[in-house]
Amino acid sequence: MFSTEPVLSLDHADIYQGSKLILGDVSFQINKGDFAYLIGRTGSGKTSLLKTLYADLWLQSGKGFVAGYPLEKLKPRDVPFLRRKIGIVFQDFQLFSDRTVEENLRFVLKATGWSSKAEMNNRIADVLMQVGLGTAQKKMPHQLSGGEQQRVVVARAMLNEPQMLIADEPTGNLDPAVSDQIMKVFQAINNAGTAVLMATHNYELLNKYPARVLRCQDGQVIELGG
Ligand SMILES: Nc1ncnc2c1ncn2[C@@H]1O[C@H](COP(=O)(O)OP(=O)(O)OP(=O)(O)O)[C@@H](O)[C@H]1O
Repeated sequence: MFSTEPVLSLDHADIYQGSKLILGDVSFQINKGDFAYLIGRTGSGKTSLLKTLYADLWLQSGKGFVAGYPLEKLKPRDVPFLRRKIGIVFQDFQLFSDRTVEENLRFVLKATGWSSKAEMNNRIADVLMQVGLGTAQKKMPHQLSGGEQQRVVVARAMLNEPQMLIADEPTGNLDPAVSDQIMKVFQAINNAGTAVLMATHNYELLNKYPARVLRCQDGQVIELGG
């Protein structure tokens, strides 16, 4: 159904925190439409790997390619453009607590170059609909549950129609029923063609929503069953 165009590829990449090698010789590819989990013990390097993909850590050796950008040749001025092509979701909901849902989303659109009020309103309505929160526009974050806030964060990550969603423990603070809702949102996003790479400790989700599994272990990334 989807082409096998890679949205992410790492080729003999070394992932460092400062001068400390965290993961060595990492090679894998994620194609448009793929869903992959990233698992591994605490401290095994999941977050460091994800940070390298959105250029919070620089790729110092090996090659990397994310949404059309070569990581090893990336210039600081490219970083905001790279990040527009990927949506990023963390465990802690980082919404502005003093702004409505709509204002939170509009802030990101303006910061990423949108100017037409009508187009911004349409896009905000679309992404909120996509995460099942079509009526939450005027609400303040504190009026929403944790799961709803996380869905707003996912909606925010989808504003610029990213090629890939990168999520670091997106269900970490949520109870199982609410984690299920987030997973269903991710699946719908994935079915619509956006690749998803999700770091998680939640093995129940892996069983319930099977997909590719990459594991960080002993300084390496291995594909399970691959
Ligand atoms: N800012 C930093 N400076 C130096 N070392 C760091 C930094 N952040 C993380 N590390 C180290 O990098 C290693 C990998 O950490 P990382 O956060 O990537 O693991 P993780 O698999 O995401 O863990 P968790 O599941 O607990 O989030 C650890 O040894 C950690 O101590």
